Amino acid sequence: MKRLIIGIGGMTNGGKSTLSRSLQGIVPNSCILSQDSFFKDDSVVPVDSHGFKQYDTLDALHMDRMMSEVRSWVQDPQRFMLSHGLSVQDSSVFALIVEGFLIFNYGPLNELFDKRYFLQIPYETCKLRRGSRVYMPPDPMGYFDGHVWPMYLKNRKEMENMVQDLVFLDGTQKREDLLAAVYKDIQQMFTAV
Ligand SMILES: Nc1ncnc2c1ncn2[C@@H]1O[C@H](COP(=O)(O)OP(=O)(O)OP(=O)(O)O)[C@@H](O)[C@H]1O
Ligand SMILES: NC(=O)c1ccc[n+]([C@@H]2O[C@H](CO)[C@@H](O)[C@H]2O)c1
Repeated sequence: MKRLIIGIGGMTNGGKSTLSRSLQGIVPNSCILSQDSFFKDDSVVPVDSHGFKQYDTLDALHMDRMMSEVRSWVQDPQRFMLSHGLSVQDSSVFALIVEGFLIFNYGPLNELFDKRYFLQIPYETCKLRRGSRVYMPPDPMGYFDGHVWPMYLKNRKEMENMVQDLVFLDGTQKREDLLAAVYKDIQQMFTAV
């Protein structure tokens, strides 16, 4: 049995969840693991000198728990899918789509990817899209420029020092064009097995 682990990383609001969900819809025996499901409880996330909660860092995430889930999939993809309520088709290839804003910054996870995509969008687009979303807890006033964007720049620099083979995607492209490009790429990996 062949197992493929696809990383859909990228900036906040780059379109990771959207692309991952579309991919899962057309890639047989695939399932999604979202880094956002592993945020620590608000009560343990520290605050900086401006009063901003430090969410945009690996320290705010239960990466140990996320790794356990990945390992559980690697051990038995079929059992993993069935236990998550997903149906399994007759195929020798299984795919895990891991999506999140800091998936390539965490070494033990980064080393497991067969393919790494990074969705990027300009500052203005990012700020606009983020402003139309409601997080839990909601972003306080000034959070984007005071925490989210500076942390993105820091995390990105760190990622680029660690990871070489990223495929950058323009997150302002049409959803269907992004899906088609990634699907084509992935299909080649499936047929190469
Ligand atoms: N290709 C696209 N073109 C225009 N808008 C898009 C595109 N993809 C996603 N969006 C929109 O951008 C917003 C963010 O998308 P999505 O939730 O997929 O991003 P994300 O990277 O998972 O965000 P985050 O992880 O920060 O929550 C949503 O409102 C979504 O509808
Ligand atoms: N999901 C959460 O618990 C949560 C809480 C507060 C902020 N966020 C934001 O999610 C983004 C990553 O998708 C980061 O930019 C966080 O600020 C998430």
